[in-house]
Amino acid sequence: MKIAIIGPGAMGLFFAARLQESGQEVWLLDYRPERTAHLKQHALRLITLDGEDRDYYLNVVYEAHAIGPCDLTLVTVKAHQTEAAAAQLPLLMADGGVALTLQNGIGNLETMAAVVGPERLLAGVTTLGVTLLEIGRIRHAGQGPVLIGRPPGALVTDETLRLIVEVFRGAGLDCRETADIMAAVWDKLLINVGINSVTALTRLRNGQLLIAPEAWRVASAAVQEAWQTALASGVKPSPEPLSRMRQVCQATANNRSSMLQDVLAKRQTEIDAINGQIVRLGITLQVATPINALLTDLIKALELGLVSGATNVISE
Ligand SMILES: NC(=O)C1=CN([C@@H]2O[C@H](COP(=O)(O)OP(=O)(O)OC[C@H]3O[C@@H](n4cnc5c(N)ncnc54)[C@H](OP(=O)(O)O)[C@@H]3O)[C@@H](O)[C@H]2O)C=CC1
Ligand SMILES: CC(C)(CO)C(=O)C(=O)O
Repeated sequence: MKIAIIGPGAMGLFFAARLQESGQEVWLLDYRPERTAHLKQHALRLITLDGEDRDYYLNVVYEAHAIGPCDLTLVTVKAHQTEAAAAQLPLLMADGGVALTLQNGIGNLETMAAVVGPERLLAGVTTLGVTLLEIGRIRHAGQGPVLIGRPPGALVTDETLRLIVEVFRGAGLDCRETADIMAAVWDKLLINVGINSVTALTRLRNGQLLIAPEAWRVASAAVQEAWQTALASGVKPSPEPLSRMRQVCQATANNRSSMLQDVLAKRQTEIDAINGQIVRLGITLQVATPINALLTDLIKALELGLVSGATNVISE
């Protein structure tokens, strides 16, 4: 299968390495010429779960027309980068080709559908963890399944969906087809709604949320609001989101959430696709979401200082 992957970050590099190793034709699309040159010249180093180093030479380009039409295009950029990534889809998707988002949060599918329509889109969700250590160096940090399914409006055939699942399995990944991908997307979203912004604001590691009652109270309240929003929108996530959040905090106790990592690295966060989407949906569906609104505002204010450099109004 010819596969394009938009976004040579933690996820994109990981899937590129594993899929190429399993015999697929993989092309990574970057948008930064210097990084593309580096990735072309140097092997990607993947540190496996067992601590082994593996090197991969990948096909990396920064212009979509150099790749041409593909059977499958993976979108592995951060949520605020989806619009620019989606603009490349018409060049990358063959007739009958499919695009699959493996991103966190919600809203990415809609952004992609605005460019290519919903018919040839698939959604995926994964709890595997990959850390970008530096350009071209990643660590596989946690095992987890990849669930793939047809979101509303998708007309991807059973045969194509099964073929894609098989391609991921062939790469040694625990990949499964799911009949209700939106429930799976929301299951992950509910966890991110509780953990990400609260850890980013408090700088606590995931496990520390369990021993900080004030932080846990805020995270739980955000999840309760999101749960009500999911139900009002007709989605049916798995029950007991708070006990699932507790389990994730235990299982990833020593992790810094991706949003905390973004804040520490002074990068824009995915707040708009996580708590921000709960607020937007809450307005439409008339569900009160004051805690999510507050968390979104606080993270946006934090980002303003970090990303634009609007700090240091008061100098020492
Ligand atoms: N890492 C993980 O363990 C997991 C991540 N996810 C989700 O997967 C998504 C990707 O995460 P992750 O890989 O960690 O993120 P990264 O920031 O590591 O990777 C995204 C990459 O895409 C690049 N990019 C941005 N815009 C474009 C574009 N227009 N064309 C080509 N490349 C582009 C970015 O460049 P630049 O460096 O310039 O920003 C960056 O290299 C997120 O939604 C995340 O929440 C889900 C589960 C696990
Ligand atoms: C599951 C969790 C919270 C793990 O850190 C995550 O998905 C993230 O950090 O974005």
